[in-house]
Amino acid sequence: MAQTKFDRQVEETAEAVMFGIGRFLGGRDMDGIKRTDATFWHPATRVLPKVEGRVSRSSYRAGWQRLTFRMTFLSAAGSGGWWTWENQETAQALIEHRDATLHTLQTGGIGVASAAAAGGVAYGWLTRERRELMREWVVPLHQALHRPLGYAEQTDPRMYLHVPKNFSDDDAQIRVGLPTHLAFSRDLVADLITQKLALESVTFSWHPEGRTPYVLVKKTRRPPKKAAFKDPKVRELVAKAPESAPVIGIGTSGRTVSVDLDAESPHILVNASTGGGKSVILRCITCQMLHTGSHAYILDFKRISHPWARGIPGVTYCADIADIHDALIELGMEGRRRVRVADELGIDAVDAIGPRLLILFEEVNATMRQLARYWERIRESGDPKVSPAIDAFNEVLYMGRQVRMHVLLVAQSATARALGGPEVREQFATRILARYSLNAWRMLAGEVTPAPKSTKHPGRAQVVIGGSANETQVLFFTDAEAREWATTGPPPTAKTRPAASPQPAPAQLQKAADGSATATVDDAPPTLPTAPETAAQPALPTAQAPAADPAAATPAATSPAIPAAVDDDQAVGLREAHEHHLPEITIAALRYARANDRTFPRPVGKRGAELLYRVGDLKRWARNRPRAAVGTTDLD
Ligand SMILES: Nc1ncnc2c1ncn2[C@@H]1O[C@H](COP(=O)(O)OP(=O)(O)OP(=O)(O)O)[C@@H](O)[C@H]1O
Repeated sequence: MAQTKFDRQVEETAEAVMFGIGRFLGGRDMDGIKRTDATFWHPATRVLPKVEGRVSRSSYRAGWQRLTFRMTFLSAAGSGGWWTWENQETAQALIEHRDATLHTLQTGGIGVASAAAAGGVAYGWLTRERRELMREWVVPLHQALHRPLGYAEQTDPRMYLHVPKNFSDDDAQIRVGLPTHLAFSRDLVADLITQKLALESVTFSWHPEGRTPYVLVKKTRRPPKKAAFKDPKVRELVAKAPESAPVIGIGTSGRTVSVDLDAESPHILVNASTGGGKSVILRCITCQMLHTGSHAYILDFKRISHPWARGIPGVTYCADIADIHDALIELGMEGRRRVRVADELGIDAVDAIGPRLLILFEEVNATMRQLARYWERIRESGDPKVSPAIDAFNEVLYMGRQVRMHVLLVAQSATARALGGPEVREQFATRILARYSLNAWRMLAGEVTPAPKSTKHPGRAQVVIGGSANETQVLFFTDAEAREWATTGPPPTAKTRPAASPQPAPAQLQKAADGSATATVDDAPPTLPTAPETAAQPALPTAQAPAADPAAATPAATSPAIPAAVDDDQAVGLREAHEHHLPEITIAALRYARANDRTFPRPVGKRGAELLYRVGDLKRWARNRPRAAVGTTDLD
């Protein structure tokens, strides 16, 4: 008997229902398309060939997992229906009092929406690192790997690429799931993984056996976990380092990482987010340079970054913005003098050029802003618009290695704008980056791609020199060790202006017979500050450098100190200093500082038993003290 149309429809529907129930219970996709290699007991590892379109994450789950989810959902829906049936009266009352119900739902809705929004923001914040990991590393790796491994492009990368968040850490392991057919080139896959994850010195251990083959990637030759100066081997390494090449740290396979300031890069830029080890890096480089006889200018607007260096012979510590301004102008002049000497006597006339000068410029972003504002405040009509201190700084950067002046610049974010233009940034051929963001890497070391992933390992940095990045464990000096090392080298030598210098200094601070400071002219050689903190340091190459406050020695340094220059040269006892010049500091505090603060000025004379101090020296000491500065010219 022939089937009627109705019979056929019934049959087809029954068949569809049967298949539907089968797929439901089997945990399959309900449309019947098999998209992944998931089975009832095992989750999927890959998308099947020829599958088109997006594959949802649920398609990767094992059948039993999907069945559990479906049953739970059905029971929840069933319970809701059951409750409504059981509580018909309540439901009816809710419908009858529609307005009140709606009002309650609205109020509740706002609460729920706010909670959801707050939850969403918190979730977004907590998962931002994971999202960045996916976007910057895992997805690009998948795009490179899926074809060589024979996986469909739609395969969810998380299903076979197990890349931990801190995959560049020393003990991190990366696991890549492999296809069971093993028909791929190991060399190619290894190469792609190394390149796409910017890995250095890793080993691959292949596990082809069984139904879930995989490869494990681990770091092998990594820098040491620590490189403490107290370790005798490290100390020996530092002691052997050439004068022009302080050791920065230890790289992979125990390689010494250093930068030759004469041969490679006269200036160094250090970029790290807070807590990234900037102070430790600077301490390491500065104390080594002091050890070998360099002089250092520490321009520390934060005031407290390098307590270990205060009062060390050869160190000029400027914490007050007026002093930073003056110091930069002096350094500009010193640079010009050195260029002239190098020009006349040749760059080998090291003695005539003068000792190596390290200019440690802390927190460049904030300091540059403050220098500009300070100049805005003190500039008079007819003065240039741009701060002469910033000009002088840029000038020093461009002077090159022959003048033996080296800038060590520190920034949390060394944007071109903060430094005064991209070309200024180019002067730093060596860049040390620690705890950096991808943006910072692209900005500062864009020539090295892909960017190695930043690690949170304390003291671990990337030292980028000449277009290649070297993972380095930075040497760790404690404050006491840095101080000890800085002060135990050859003593900073006093150099004198070379006799052959054809021109006497066209301008220099002259002392009139009455002792007052007079004319300074452009291009003057420096009378480097014999400020409180440099009292023990010999003046740099210059003639009759009197113990003058730098503020008084520089033409553009129209700082507030200048009108008081005559006053500043007076010699006074501590009581008089307190009464007339530093009323904010008690006499007891002055006495305490004299006894305990190694940066307290040296006396310049005696009246009976009373020691006398130069007023300018006392004021400068007060401005640059680590604690809240008295008479500070800070602008905030
Ligand atoms: N090379 C290193 N070896 C061992 N530990 C280190 C090293 N560098 C930094 N650290 C650790 O990290 C801490 C923070 O370092 P540091 O004070 O230099 O960071 P910073 O970038 O100057 O911080 P901030 O921006 O807050 O001034 C140190 O106290 C130290 O414990």
